Amino acid sequence: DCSASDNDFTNDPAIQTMTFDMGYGPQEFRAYVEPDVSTFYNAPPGSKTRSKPKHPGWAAKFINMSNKRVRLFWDPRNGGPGSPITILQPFEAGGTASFPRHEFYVTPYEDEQEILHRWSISPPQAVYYYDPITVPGDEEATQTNLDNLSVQEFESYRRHVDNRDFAKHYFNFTGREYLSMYPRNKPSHKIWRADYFGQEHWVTTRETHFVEHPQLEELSPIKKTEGRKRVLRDDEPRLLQQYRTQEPYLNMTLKVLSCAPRAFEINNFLSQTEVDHIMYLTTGMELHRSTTAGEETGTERDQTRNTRTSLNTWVYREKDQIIDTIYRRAADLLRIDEALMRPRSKDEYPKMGSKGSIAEALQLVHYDVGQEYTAHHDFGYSNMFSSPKQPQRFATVLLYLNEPEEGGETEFPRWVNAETREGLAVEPQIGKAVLFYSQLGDGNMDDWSHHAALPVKKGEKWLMNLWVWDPVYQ
Ligand SMILES: O=C(O)CCC(=O)C(=O)O
Ligand SMILES: [Fe+2]
Repeated sequence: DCSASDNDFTNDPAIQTMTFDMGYGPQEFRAYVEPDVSTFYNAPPGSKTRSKPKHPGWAAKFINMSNKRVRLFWDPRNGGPGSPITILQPFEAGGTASFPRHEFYVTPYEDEQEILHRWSISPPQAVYYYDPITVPGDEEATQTNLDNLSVQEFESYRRHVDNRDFAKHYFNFTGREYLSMYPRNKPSHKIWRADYFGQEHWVTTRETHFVEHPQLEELSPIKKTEGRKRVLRDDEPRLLQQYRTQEPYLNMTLKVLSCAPRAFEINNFLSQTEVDHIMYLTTGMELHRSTTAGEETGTERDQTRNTRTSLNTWVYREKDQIIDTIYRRAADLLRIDEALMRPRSKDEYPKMGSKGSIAEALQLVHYDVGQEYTAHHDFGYSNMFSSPKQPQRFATVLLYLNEPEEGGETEFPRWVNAETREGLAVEPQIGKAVLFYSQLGDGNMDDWSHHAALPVKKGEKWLMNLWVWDPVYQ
């Protein structure tokens, strides 16, 4: 069980003990505190200054502390109508990535014209509360509101008051807003350390790294019901291992690109054969294209491709042995048991409360010239009461399938550094993977994991997302 026990949480210098009191006596919380930026350069403490990112974006989370459903709108402030963001259920939350001075408001579910509350986004605040129960300075009115709640509603409200209280302590201690709902467990899956730029973690994987394409007859879909039968013991051959390199292992190097957010690059994670296979599966493209980056702008290629492409196509792990192998390799990379990334038998991880994979299917994304994906978070905001474990996206593995001629970088506009106000732009390289975490080691969501796909300026871009959830996928 590597994923539950392999978190070197206790030695992580970014994790510190916060003591606080919410009226129940002193309590401890192991909080993520962003280290001094100097340490990201292995430089003496205090010798470097953190640059203020040029990108002004910020998370915006809205918590409905009422027993009524409300509608959340963004106000474009151009005289036009508000644009609906989401519906906030009683005592639940939602949000989006936003910018300073942007305005949001909530209305009753039944009446979109009546504005109940309005906010202007003002970083570093990221969490905004709609609380019609507590009337500041009026205990009597507050008491009347509380009296009108059912026992269950009162309990939900009380938990939100605690959450808001905790968030204050957390902000004072860490300088960050708490974007989960207190209490939330810390991630149960491993987070690689990212102590300084260029730090490397070396991981070997025994899973096949395909350098030659199997015959199509050798590939077949895998049954989702096989569960434990899919375990490959150490003394068993890997899948279709006759198509691997001479080497019995593949060495994968995770290199730290960014310490906050934690982002890593892994060159040659996918082989050219595997990239070709994915393109064949998802776009109907010919196998064994003899193309390299740069010489592939001919019309022939355009014909072989476009027919079956769409903006996003999902490829399941069970599609065939090559895709299954890519998941097994990704599991090794993340130091998460591959069993967690597929449907499990009853006796595998019985305590997890879920038999489902924590990984999503691979999502293929295609960008044409001018297309982009503006800065966003991969995590969302969990419902506190309908899903108490607060499952959320945890790690993203980006797999680059080609190289646009110009543009198309993945950008982390808010990475912490001491050199530039510009974002960190990662260039797509065929077969390269980028891993980053949307969660911090203390169970908070990482606002700094904000990222964008910059516009493709010339050529096109093909990429796959592999999303892994914590603690379960919901
Ligand atoms: O295309 C990229 O580089 C990033 C894609 C992304 O962030 C997403 O699809 O969520
Ligand atoms: Fe994303």
